[in-house]
Amino acid sequence: MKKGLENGEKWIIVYKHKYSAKPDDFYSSPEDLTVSKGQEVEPGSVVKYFTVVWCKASKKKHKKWEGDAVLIVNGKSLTLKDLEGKDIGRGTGYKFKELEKIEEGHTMMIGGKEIEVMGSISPDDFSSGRCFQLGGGGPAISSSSQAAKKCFSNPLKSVYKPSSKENRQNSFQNCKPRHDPCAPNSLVMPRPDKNHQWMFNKNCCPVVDVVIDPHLAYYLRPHQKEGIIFLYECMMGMRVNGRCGAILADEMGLGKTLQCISLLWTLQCQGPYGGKPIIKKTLIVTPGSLVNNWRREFQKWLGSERIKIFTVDQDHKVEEFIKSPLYSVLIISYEMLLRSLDQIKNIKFDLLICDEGHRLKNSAIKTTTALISLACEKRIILTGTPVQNDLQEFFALIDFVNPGILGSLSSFRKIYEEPIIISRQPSASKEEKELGEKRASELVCFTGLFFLRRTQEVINKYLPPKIENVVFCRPGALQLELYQKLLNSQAVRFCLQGSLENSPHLICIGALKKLCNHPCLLFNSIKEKECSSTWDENEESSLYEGLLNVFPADYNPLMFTEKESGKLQVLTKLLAVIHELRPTERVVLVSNYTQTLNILQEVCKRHGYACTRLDGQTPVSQRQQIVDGFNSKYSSDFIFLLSSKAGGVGLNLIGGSHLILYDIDWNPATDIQAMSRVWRDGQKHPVHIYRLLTTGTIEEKIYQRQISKQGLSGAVVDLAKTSEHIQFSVEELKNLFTLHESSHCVTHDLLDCDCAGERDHTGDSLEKFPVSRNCQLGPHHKKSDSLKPLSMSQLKQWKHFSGDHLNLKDPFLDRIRENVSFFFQNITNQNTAAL
Ligand SMILES: Nc1ncnc2c1ncn2[C@@H]1O[C@H](COP(=O)(O)OP(=O)(O)OP(=O)(O)O)[C@@H](O)[C@H]1O
Ligand SMILES: [Mg+2]
Repeated sequence: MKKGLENGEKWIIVYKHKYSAKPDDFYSSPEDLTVSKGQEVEPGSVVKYFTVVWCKASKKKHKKWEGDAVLIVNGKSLTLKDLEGKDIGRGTGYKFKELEKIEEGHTMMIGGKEIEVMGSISPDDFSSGRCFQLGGGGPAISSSSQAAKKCFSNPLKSVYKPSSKENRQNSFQNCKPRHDPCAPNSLVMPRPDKNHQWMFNKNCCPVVDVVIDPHLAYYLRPHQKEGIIFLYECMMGMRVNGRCGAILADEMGLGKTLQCISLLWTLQCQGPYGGKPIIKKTLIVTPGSLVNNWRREFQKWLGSERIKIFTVDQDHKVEEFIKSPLYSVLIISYEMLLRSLDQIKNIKFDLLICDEGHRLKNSAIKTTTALISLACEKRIILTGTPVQNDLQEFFALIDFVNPGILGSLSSFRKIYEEPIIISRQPSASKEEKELGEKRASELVCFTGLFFLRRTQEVINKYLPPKIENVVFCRPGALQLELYQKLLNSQAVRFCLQGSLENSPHLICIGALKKLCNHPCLLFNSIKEKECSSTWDENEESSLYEGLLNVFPADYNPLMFTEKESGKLQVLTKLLAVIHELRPTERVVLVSNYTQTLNILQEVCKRHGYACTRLDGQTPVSQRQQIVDGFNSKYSSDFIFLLSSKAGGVGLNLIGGSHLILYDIDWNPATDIQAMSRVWRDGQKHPVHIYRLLTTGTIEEKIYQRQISKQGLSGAVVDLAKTSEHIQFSVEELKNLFTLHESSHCVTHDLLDCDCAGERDHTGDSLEKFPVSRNCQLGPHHKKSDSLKPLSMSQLKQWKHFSGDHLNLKDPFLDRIRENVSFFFQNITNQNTAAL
């Protein structure tokens, strides 16, 4: 439909000019290109595609075309699809001869509509979606997306307005680059091309090199330099014309903060046209626990003189930021943002950065709607969590940074999600597979213009070695007796009969996990229950029946001993050997439970280890101080007690080089998050990670689930997933509620390994990293992803040995072997520094 150009459409035409011949050419094509099951290709016939215009059938001489469409000619059948992907007409029984004649200018009737053919489309252009731009010429963005209509944006307009003569003169005075672009190691941003200049440099200011402050460039890693160029191009609308959004999804610890700080500092001081800055004010929204981390990073990289940043907390309100002209950056938590939304809306921000922005994947939540309501067009989402596992969530993030660019959600689902998902099903036909792959590849190609993800590998060479250990600890005698009793309880039997209403299985699982951590935790629960008024009324009491008799008559939970818990025994020995062999190094000790942290804290006290603690109850305002204290070389703390749920994301705990995961979570992402707190840039020592599991118990089962197909499938790498979201079959529960007393390591038994755990063994017959994939976007991101949980076959490749192994070279493992039935060990970066 060749309509007159309206505001929102101009840029589409320009875009086509610019990218006309490249694969990135692809633009949002909201047209439905799904080959649905009901529309299979007629055998032996050639399928042809045409762009057409259509209107309702009428006898009028001068037709008023109502829209663009795509005509699919398959044998004797015709299908007409509108640009939203819906079938709008079908016809069968046409004569071959008539269909053979179809060419430009040809008119015909389909299902009450008259059409005129505008041109033909190659099958390739049809399956990729490119045809719709070329042929349609209409809105490349769904007309239903209001945001899309508004989105013609001038990336420079916010600050740079050299409209008057005076202005222009001022800007010309400043037309030298701020830093020397020819200096060795200088990092110069790409110059805007002719098109960009034509669009955004109407006043013909001299084009000036934008050069990253050498003070920053000196420290930047190569991947960070690339990342900054990427962000710069996105923000300037140089990658997708007129679009200023980006998603930086680098894996954890790659320095997304520094990349943003470098970008922000550059845009705030410089610009390509006459040197005029691109932005004035920036809003950074981040989880509460990271507000001060951002402040620290600004201070670390830019000092306190160059830039004035304002962090919002109880004592520092947004009003203060508004009143003072000093500050150019506002850092606020997501929670505070909601509370101060009205004021924030009134401030003109030129750049919006959303840290840990995967939370915006749900467009229905308040935070997302609040942020969408901000007028700022330059938007960056930072996330270390994979976001391509669920295409709808992926869509929400893309739509947040570049509103409407993928069309409406409904058309996105039709064009991409449906064919991609259909193509992954085992029953998919060859055509469906091809179409799904093509769509996935087009989507990756297009979104790749403003979506960047690098994996940990790019930084590995700067990091010290990492020695990961999975340690299977023998349960104590009291633990075993209690465990058996719990499994024989009425409540567990009830679950195994399939009566899962009221989730009694969750209570049973909870009790077993507590017992694995320490019997005194179970004791406390029983006592608590006994005192409560609901005793005798529910499953929990039937679970605890008779258990108190197993404890010694004078059992005092406050006087708990280490030998009552296999893991605690291992832990204390481990702490002692670290303290002895590495007196200057420190330990991060992680648990998911506050009560367990209390026990661990008590253990520290008993042994005279100084410790600090961060859990859900730690006020947000104190968190950074605690982290900084621990990371400081002057810290006297030997141990950092961390609740992984409370403090997992984003924290840097490089002061510690030993990390012990005391318990295991259903969601591998929680554990992976915790583990990557210490192995990150700035770490000076080899990193030792110990994951403690109680042999033969539910902890092993949870671990197996983490690394099995079941655990790997679906979007498990999602911190929001908890055990309540997991569905168990009765079969699975039977397995969970079984104790394997005689095995050294049930996990090893399951690996089908022939080594019997008697010697060093590294499986070698397996192909390297046969990772099963989560990413819905198919083969284009096949690189190994260190965020992804380990798989069973990868674990088999780890070095492994039983606790009886005579010649343990690792002095740490050697010290704990007495209480350990089995070890798995893997070393990454063995050669980057001496162990
Ligand atoms: N080029 C560099 N040289 C030295 N240290 C660096 C460099 N880049 C980043 N760092 C440090 O690495 C640590 C990790 O960086 P940062 O917190 O930005 O990671 P991230 O990508 O945001 O990870 P996460 O997803 O976990 O939040 C920080 O302490 C940071 O100061
Ligand atoms: Mg971060």
